[in-house]
Amino acid sequence: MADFITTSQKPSDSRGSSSTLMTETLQVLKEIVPPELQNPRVGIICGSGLSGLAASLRQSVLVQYEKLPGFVQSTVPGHKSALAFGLMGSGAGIPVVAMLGRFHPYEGHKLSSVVYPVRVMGAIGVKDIFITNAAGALNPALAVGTIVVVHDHIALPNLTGMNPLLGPQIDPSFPRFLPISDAYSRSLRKLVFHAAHQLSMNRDALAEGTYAWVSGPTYETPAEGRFLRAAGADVVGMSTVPEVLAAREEGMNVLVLSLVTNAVVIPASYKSVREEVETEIAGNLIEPVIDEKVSHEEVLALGKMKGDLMKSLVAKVLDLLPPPV
Ligand SMILES: O=P(O)(O)O[C@H]1O[C@H](CO)[C@@H](O)[C@H]1O
Ligand SMILES: Nc1nc2[nH]cnc2c(=O)[nH]1
Repeated sequence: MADFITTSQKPSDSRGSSSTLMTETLQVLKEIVPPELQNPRVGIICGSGLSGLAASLRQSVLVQYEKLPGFVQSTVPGHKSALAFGLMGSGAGIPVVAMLGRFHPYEGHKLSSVVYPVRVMGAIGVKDIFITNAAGALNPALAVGTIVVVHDHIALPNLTGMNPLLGPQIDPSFPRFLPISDAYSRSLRKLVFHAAHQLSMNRDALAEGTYAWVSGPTYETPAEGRFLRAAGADVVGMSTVPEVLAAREEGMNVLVLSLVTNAVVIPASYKSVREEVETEIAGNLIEPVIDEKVSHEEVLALGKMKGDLMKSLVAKVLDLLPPPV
């Protein structure tokens, strides 16, 4: 069994993963987590309302974030603040580590803190990372409840200076200019569709699409929704992309599953107030404008409703993973 303290020491940098900090984090994990679970192959990040994903972990050990140097607290309802180590999948199972609760920049966390758990996953030997999230549908063909296998992203924050990889190189062996045209592993994406087939999932329950990352915490205006849709995004959310970039830099294979929890309200055109007033003045009936609003409660409710499906899908993908090389 490899000692994870030795696997990935990072030099000091401005993103918070100084070698001292990482050594301290790994030391705490070594003290709490039994040796057979210390080097998980798979990392899972549970999105809003999806922490139940880890309920099927066997021999599980929870490590509260407050015990881990470098970890902040998750402050969003539907997110816990603990790492779960255990075995998942059928048979002997595969050792996994799951983040029950993630960090978002809108909570006030620095990007280096947001991705620190992914750095830790890299340091303990995680090869494949499964990142889940709750997202709003921009593509009208995506019904609420659909699970979207993400194959690409649009990250306006990355393009405008909010990229977690900004700053001195965290490890001299990492590329300075990371190509991310292949960020979303094709073979893992294919495994999800094989898994769905084996679970006899309805064809419409699973789709493919592009995730737009926005900073939040506001949801989109109709014009922003139209803009992101026109740019080619299918779903939108406030997380995931920083984790994807850090995971790719760490050399992990990335799978992202977005649960569509709501439709982003994007009416095809703006309903003119002038026309409405003129209609009123003319004494004619007006069609009421329905003011639909998304809420985090709705997002969490959907997570609860579809949590078991997401769990079965992830467990089946774990079963289908090829043996490590
Ligand atoms: O992306 P996750 O963490 O799943 O949560 C999504 O749901 C929250 C908004 O309801 C935002 O945090 C958004 O990013
Ligand atoms: N930005 C954004 N994030 C979400 N997370 C869940 N639903 C949504 C949404 O509609 N917009």
